[in-house]
Order: sequence, then C-alpha cells, then structure tokens
Amino acid sequence: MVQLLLVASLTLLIFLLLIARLPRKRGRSPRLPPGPPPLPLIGNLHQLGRLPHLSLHRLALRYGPIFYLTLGEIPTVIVSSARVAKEALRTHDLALASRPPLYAAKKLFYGCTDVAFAPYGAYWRHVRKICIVELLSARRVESYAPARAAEVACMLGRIAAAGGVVNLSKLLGMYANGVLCRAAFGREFVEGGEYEKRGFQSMLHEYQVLLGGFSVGDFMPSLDWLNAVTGLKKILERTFRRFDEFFDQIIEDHITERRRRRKKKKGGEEEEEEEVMDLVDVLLDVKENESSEMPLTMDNVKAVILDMFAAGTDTTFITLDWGMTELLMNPTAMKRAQDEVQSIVGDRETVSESDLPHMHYLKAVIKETFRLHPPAPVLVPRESMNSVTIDGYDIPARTRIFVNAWAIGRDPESWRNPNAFMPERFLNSSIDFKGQDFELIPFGAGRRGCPAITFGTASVEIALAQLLHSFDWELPTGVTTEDMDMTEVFGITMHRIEELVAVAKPRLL
Ligand code: HEM
Repeated sequence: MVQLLLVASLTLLIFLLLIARLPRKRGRSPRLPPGPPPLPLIGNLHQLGRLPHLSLHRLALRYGPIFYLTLGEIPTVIVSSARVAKEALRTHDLALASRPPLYAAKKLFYGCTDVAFAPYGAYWRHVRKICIVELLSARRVESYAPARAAEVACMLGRIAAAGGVVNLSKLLGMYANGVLCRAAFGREFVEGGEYEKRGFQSMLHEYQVLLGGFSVGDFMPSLDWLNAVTGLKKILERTFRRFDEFFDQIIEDHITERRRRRKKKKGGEEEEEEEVMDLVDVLLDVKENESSEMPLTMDNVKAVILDMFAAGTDTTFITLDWGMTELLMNPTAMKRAQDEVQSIVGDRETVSESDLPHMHYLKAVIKETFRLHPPAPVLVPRESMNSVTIDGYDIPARTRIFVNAWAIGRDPESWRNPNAFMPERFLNSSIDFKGQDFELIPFGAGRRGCPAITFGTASVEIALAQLLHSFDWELPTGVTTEDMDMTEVFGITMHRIEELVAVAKPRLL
C-alpha cells in the first residue's frame, strides 16, 4: 500500500513537473485587419506625408474600411467609413482616447502638456475640464461676440479699402487670427501692429507647418536621434523659444494689468469700463484660485493658450476659405444663401448673431463645406491604450489609429453624388457635425472630440453671413470656375493650393 502510494505520488510529481516544463500554449495570434505589407518609410512617407488622406483613401478602396499597416516601426490602423468610425470612436471611446507622443508636439507644446496632444490620464482630464468649463463654455463663447463683431467690421473695412479685387484668403486668415487674439489676449490684431511686428502671424504659420511635417522619430522611435542630424530638432527649439518669449511677455502684461485693477478696486475706485475676461485672464484666475492636487504651472498655462491658437485659427480660416471658394464655383448656391441672409437681415448693415439661428441654408452651406473639406482631413491621431476588437479584428494596445474624415465625407455608401457641392442635402436631414452622426465628423467625436465646436462655428457663421450680406462676389475678369485649382495642400490642416482672389461689389449702397 505504502509502495503504491509512493509510486502514485512519484507519478503525480513527474506529471506536474512535465506540465510545468511543457511550453505554455501561446494565446491565439490576433486577427489583424487586412492591409498592405509593411510600408518602407522612404518613398511612402513622401507620398503619405504630402496628402495622407488621399493615399490612405486609395489604400482603403483596396483593403476596406479598416486596414492595418506598419508605418516604419509603428503599427497603424486606418478607419475610413462611418460604420467603423462609430465603433472605434463611440464603442471604444475610452480605449482609444490617448494620443501618440509626436516629436514636434513634444517640442512645441511644453512636453505635450496642452490639451490636444496630452496622453490620456489625470492631467489631460484636468486641462480638458478647464477648457470645457472655463474657456470654451457656451457662456464664454457668447462673451466673445463683440470680439467677433469687431473683427468682422475690420475685415469689411479691408475689403472696401481694396476697392474691387481682393485677396480673400489673406483677409480671412487675418480675421481668424484676429478673433483669437482678441479672445485670448484681449488685444486687437492690426496689420503692421504690435503682433505683426513681433512676427506673430509668421510664427503661427511656422507652427502649422512644423506640426504637419514629418519627423523620422514619429515612425521610427529608435531613430529619434536623426532629428538632430536633419536639423528638425534645432528648428523646433528655435520656434518654441520665439513663442515662449512672446507668451512670457503677454502673461507679464496681463499680470501687471491685473495688479493695477486690483489696486484700483482696493482704493474704492470704480472701473470706467466693464472688465472683459480674455482667455489668458481666465487661465490666470484658474491658476490662482486652484485648490486641486494638480495646480497649473505657468508652462501649462502657455501650453493651453498655444493650443487655442494652433487648433483654432487655421481651422476657422480653412472653413471660410473653402466655403467661399465653393460658393463662387456654385453661383446658384451663392444666390440662395444671399437671398436667405437678405430676407432675414433686410436693410440693416450688420448681421447680428441673433439672426444666425434662422439661416438654415447658410448652416447647410457650412455643413457641406465641412463634409467636402474637413480642415483636419485625417483626424488628430489616437493611440489605443489596451487591445480592442473593431469590426471583428483584434487591435493590439499601443496601435496608432487614423480616422480619415475626408474619405468618410465622400463615401458613396453614406452620400448620394458625394463629390458634388449640394448644401440642399442637409435641409431635410438631421445630420449634424457634433459627433453623433459619424458620416460627418469634421470635429472628431467622443471624449477626445473638439471641445470648441460652439466657438468654431460661431466665428465661421457670422463672418460668412456678413460677407454674403455686404457684397456680391465674382471671380476676377478672365477667370472661370474651370481655372480654379481645387488641389489641396496638407499640413496638419488642409488648405487649398491657391489663394482665393475674388471681386467684391458692395450690395448696400
Ligand atoms: C472649424 C473649426 C474647427 C474644427 C473643424 C476643429 C477640428 C478638430 C478636430 C478634428 C479635433 C480632433 C478630434 C478628435 O481627435 O476626435 C480637434 C481637437 C481640438 N480642438 Fe478643434 N476644431 C476647430 C476649432 C477649434 C477652436 C476654435 C479651438 C479653440 C479655440 C479648438 C480647440 C481644440 C482642442 C483643444 C482640441 C483637442 C481636444 C483633445 O484632445 O481633448 N478647435 N479639433
């Protein structure tokens, strides 16, 4: 009996040892979406870097609405249909709510401590909440109506002064920068003025180019050091320093002004004018009064302000620029939009923001512009924080996710006659761009979606309505719609290759 027990125990022991030594059964290998073989970096990135939404769209036509590719060392998934975007951005909203650490963003945005490029986590939640509650709330956006009105008036003055043919792109760019300067700094952006002398406009332009540019380290982290050799690191550091010094000066001015106001208040003196809080003031207030465990540093304040400019100026300009271009190319739509504005505003010179809710066709024009020309055609990249299953495919953690909003806006599965500019399609439709309808996602969707939809649309609507109300628009003599080059140029946002030059004829003489 003892022997039997001994043999049984020995057998059990050997069995257990054997099991322990057997190679562990590997987990099922993930079922990745289809896609091309790893794309060698050189050659493809030239193409992908220039017009990624087009290159990725072509690949989607071949491999489907979700496909996988290895870009350099980076596993990447491309989403190109409303159905798959909904699964990615709604069903897996949290898992895909992080951003990859892009090289230029790290250098330019104080180590990604802004809102747009911060990785998901407690810090991002904190600054995003400040953005939504303090900086971009409906009440705050409303408080900037005078800033928008003043900049619209400046733009009309510049158009009138040009006396006919105007470089509308230039003026729309100044309008978009002007609105943000007033909202953020409480100051005017005047041509030849303080900001222009300090090269603010060119600094903003440089930022867009650098952010949209290609860095080897973003796709080959092991070759990060090459950015020092190519000179990119130096350029980024120089641009960063210029902005940093500029912001230091702005913040210093605000602190001095706040001290002066407080002193006056203490002395019982009344302020002559009502105090309007600009975004820098709001952030300084938040910083001073914060009792949270995560107090903002001055660098954090600068990173968030920079975000407002980087995310808010070019996007507004591009929407207005493509909107006016499409209207000039489509005179019937232009006339219908003008008739609507005229019927609501009548003989008044100035369009008021309270007129806008009645302008259904104008809103449809803006939606159609977003559909065909989303300012960020490939949404700001996301990074998966854990593995998820999308459309039946396994997407591992730390995969980069690109959503091609441009391709989705032109998908024949979602849109009839997708390449035509037809604002009417939105008149009897409930489709909106607020992140609920995945056929139209110019502002992205989910917890990482744009927090400034109200700010962005307010600036676009009032400017477009006033341009249509004050002037009749035509192409310059000798230029036909066929001559208009609709080629897109890609940075982090998507401009038209040509500047828009048009003839403005005053309507209200
Ligand atoms: C026409 C106007 C605009 C468009 C089309 C637009 C579009 C976008 C898009 C596509 C994203 C990425 C969304 C995603 O990942 O799902 C984004 C993010 C962001 N936008 Fe906008 N935007 C506009 C205006 C603005 C303005 C005016 C501001 C600020 C003043 C702004 C601030 C931001 C910020 C801070 C983020 C980052 C959000 C985060 O990562 O949590 N945007 N925007």
